[in-house]
Amino acid sequence: MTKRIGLIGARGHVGAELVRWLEKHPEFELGLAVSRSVAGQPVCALIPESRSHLRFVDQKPEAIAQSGMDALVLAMPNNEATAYVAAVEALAPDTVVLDLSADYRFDASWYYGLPELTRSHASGQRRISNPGCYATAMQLAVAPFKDLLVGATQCFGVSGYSGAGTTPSDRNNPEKLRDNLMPYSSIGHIHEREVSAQLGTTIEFMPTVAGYFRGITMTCNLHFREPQTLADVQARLSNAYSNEPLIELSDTAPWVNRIAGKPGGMIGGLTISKDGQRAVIVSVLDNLLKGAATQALQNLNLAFGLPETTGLVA
Ligand SMILES: NC(=O)C1=CN([C@@H]2O[C@H](COP(=O)(O)OP(=O)(O)OC[C@H]3O[C@@H](n4cnc5c(N)ncnc54)[C@H](OP(=O)(O)O)[C@@H]3O)[C@@H](O)[C@H]2O)C=CC1
Ligand SMILES: CC(=O)N[C@@H](CCC(=O)OP(=O)(O)O)C(=O)O
Repeated sequence: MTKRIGLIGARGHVGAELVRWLEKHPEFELGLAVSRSVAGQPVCALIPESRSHLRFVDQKPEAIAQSGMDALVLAMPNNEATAYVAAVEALAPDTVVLDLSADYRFDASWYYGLPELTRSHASGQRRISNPGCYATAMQLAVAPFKDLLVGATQCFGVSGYSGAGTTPSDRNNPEKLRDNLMPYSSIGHIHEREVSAQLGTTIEFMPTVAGYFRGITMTCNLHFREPQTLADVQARLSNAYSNEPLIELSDTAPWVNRIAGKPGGMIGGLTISKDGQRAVIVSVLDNLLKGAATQALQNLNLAFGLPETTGLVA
């Protein structure tokens, strides 16, 4: 039976992507679209790709919890999720909850859903924390090598400005970003902590936002305990991902404009130093998709026992 999905924060950048991708999903349908600022307006008026007859509604957590949805997706800024989670726990605890913010990424009682790396624990999970966008790009690139690493791994990330959401700021202001780059949070970004915790290795992450809309390029600088050959590190990458339907490997460094609008990521451009103790690898993904909405759908597919890529690949 079709699963009904309720979206809170449905008019935001990620919420709108989820509305679009739910349209193409054969087993899920949008059942509730919550937004305070556009309540009353038809979903299809704001999101033209949508054929939904729903209107956005402004509802309190208790009403949302009792709306009969099979899953609720929280697509709000950080520090807003707890009231919704508490209402679900109290009123409809069997509902699947997927949170896109950072609020539960460090909570061991929630499943951290980066399917390519964590799907062995996905079965039966009802509380799912979706990884950060940069954090997904870093982990996909670094994870295959984590037992080889010594010292810190440096990751330099460049994001399109949709990563900064819709609340106006310098970081999503196309005028201020024109012919410009804005480095920020060069030490202590939350995704630095997220990836260090998930991979059990020290990550030094330096983000920058650029003047285009969507997509992340992550360049990762790895230091190895023992010298490696290019063939060995390439084999690790290929063992990790050659059977992954949403990950494409490339010999050359992947370009972000080739992944924009696509549900998966690309990893490539693997180069190694002459002494074999340093390698650089590049990953790209669409922050709104593999960094958020399509990764959320992978996780929801697994939560409902569907093939993981249902609705994501032709
Ligand atoms: N943008 C990205 O690339 C990525 C974002 N994320 C995470 O996903 C979440 C959503 O991001 P994004 O779509 O960019 O954000 P947006 O700013 O584009 O949208 C946020 C949405 O949440 C609603 N909202 C804001 N505050 C509240 C509140 N207190 N109560 C209820 N609803 C609220 C908004 O307003 P309204 O009620 O008016 O509709 C809006 O619909 C964030 O946690 C973000 O960190 C994760 C990975 C990538
Ligand atoms: C360009 C830009 O500002 N990007 C956002 C990434 C948002 C995101 O994915 O983060 P959470 O889900 O962890 O909040 C940032 O650096 O905060």
